[in-house]
Amino acid sequence: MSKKPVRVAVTGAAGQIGYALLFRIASGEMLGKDQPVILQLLEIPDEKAQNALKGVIMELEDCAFPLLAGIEAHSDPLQAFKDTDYALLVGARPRGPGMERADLLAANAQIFTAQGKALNAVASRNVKVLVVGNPANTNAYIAMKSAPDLPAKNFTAMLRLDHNRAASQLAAKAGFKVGDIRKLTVWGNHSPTMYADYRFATVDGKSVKDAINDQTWNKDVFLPTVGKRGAAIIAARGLSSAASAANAAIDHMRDWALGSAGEWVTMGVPSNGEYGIPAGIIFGFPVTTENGEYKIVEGLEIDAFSQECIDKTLAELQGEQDGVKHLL
Ligand SMILES: NC(=O)c1ccc[n+]([C@@H]2O[C@H](COP(=O)([O-])OP(=O)(O)OC[C@H]3O[C@@H](n4cnc5c(N)ncnc54)[C@H](O)[C@@H]3O)[C@@H](O)[C@H]2O)c1
Ligand SMILES: O=C(O)C[C@H](O)C(=O)O
Repeated sequence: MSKKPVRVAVTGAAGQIGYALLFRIASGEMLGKDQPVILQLLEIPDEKAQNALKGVIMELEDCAFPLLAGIEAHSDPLQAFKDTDYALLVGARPRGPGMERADLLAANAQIFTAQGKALNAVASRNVKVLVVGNPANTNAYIAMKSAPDLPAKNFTAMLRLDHNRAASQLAAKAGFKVGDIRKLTVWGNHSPTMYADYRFATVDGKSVKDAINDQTWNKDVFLPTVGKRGAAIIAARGLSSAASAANAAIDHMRDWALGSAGEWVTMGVPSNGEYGIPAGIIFGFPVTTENGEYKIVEGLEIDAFSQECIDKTLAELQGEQDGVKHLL
């Protein structure tokens, strides 16, 4: 018997990540090749954006995806999030000329407060939320705080792009196949302060750290390369990463919904105090996933260098949180 369709809301659906994401969700790459989906798409109430969204919907129709059980276009989050089982919050206010970080935080705080409230009011009580729009951790924090009737653990931020970037850099450095790397993680904020940590990583059971054995490369090449990869893509393309960001969103949601089969993946999730991160901060952690739930990997040793890196990214997140607390 075929499965009942699930509802997947995507915001910023006419943007560049939306364009790289929707077709893959509709083809079953996110929730499985046997799971029908209804797409509930949100764009701003602006003629150009709504027209662009219509064009994307025409293209989705033209793909004749067998798993696509319905498509809706909305400009009101209360309609877009109605009964939704999954919400991918991609749409956000980009930084404009002369805009300070505090202005960006404030502009996005408004969007994510409204969207959190809308999720709280109308989404499925089990909705799984992934925030992609930047600053992703703080936007997820704002949405979570604005949705007090939903479980806080259901609000997550995307660190998977950083995780995938780190895996790819390690594979290139040591000649590994990227798919063979296990137990890699990225701690903290989706920003250049994130700490990509391969101290526990293995390939075929052997230590990646021992194979590389080069702390200078770790500190001076690997961490800055992964941390500044987003800026390097903007410099090269004139636009921020889109296909790789959409791919990471698919990976994040697929693993959360369908399980990681014991493997570590990185998700930005609300801390419960693990590793000394204050409760409620949305922080990149190593997790395993099973039966639609994630579990933070606990008990890892944090050496002095790692603690310094974790403290730095935590301080940045706490600064962002302080910058929006008067708005919550
Ligand atoms: N977390 C990550 O790893 C990661 C990676 C890449 C990009 N990003 C972020 O993702 C966001 C989207 O990137 P993009 O390249 O698709 O941008 P884009 O400008 O191409 O598209 C964003 C879309 O969101 C829409 N939008 C804006 N406010 C909205 C709202 N309140 N409700 C619904 N839609 C809204 C816009 O109209 C636009 O169509 C940006 O904030 C970007 O910085 C995050
Ligand atoms: O770096 C950015 O501003 C875009 C995005 O968050 C990325 O990591 O590619």
